[in-house]
Amino acid sequence: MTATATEKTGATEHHDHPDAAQGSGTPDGTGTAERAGAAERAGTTEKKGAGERTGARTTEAAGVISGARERIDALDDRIIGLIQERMAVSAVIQEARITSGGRRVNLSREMEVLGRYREALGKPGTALAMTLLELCRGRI
Ligand SMILES: C=C(O[C@@H]1C=C(C(=O)O)C=C[C@H]1O)C(=O)O
Repeated sequence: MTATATEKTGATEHHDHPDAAQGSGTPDGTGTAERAGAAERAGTTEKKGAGERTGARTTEAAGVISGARERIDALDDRIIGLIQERMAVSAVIQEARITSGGRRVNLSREMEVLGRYREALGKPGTALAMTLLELCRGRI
């Protein structure tokens, strides 16, 4: 007999509830979160299946998703590192300006930064740049 998508990923089929397709329903009616919570309280562990972890319905899709998620985690680590580096460089500029008698914030420069992000990423780019500026110089 060939394995079904359910057998391959641990997902349960033929349920209308979205969670049901990800292995949260059992014949005794105990949900995954409920069982995981009970396992947590009991100090025992309960491992999620690939289908539940990824939302995939086949092992092939689960493999693609897991691999791509590893790449995303690595990218996020680099992005966070770059943001921290940006904060440090921005602090050097702000300190130099404040020490020289100037102000921490330079709005015309911030407009330039916002414009660069908007140009590259569209409207959400502006929101992203606002968050970066807030991280780098605090709220104004
Ligand atoms: C870093 C500077 O100082 C502040 C911080 C900015 C930033 O983090 O990009 C931009 C403008 C200033 O409000 C700067 O003037 O270049």
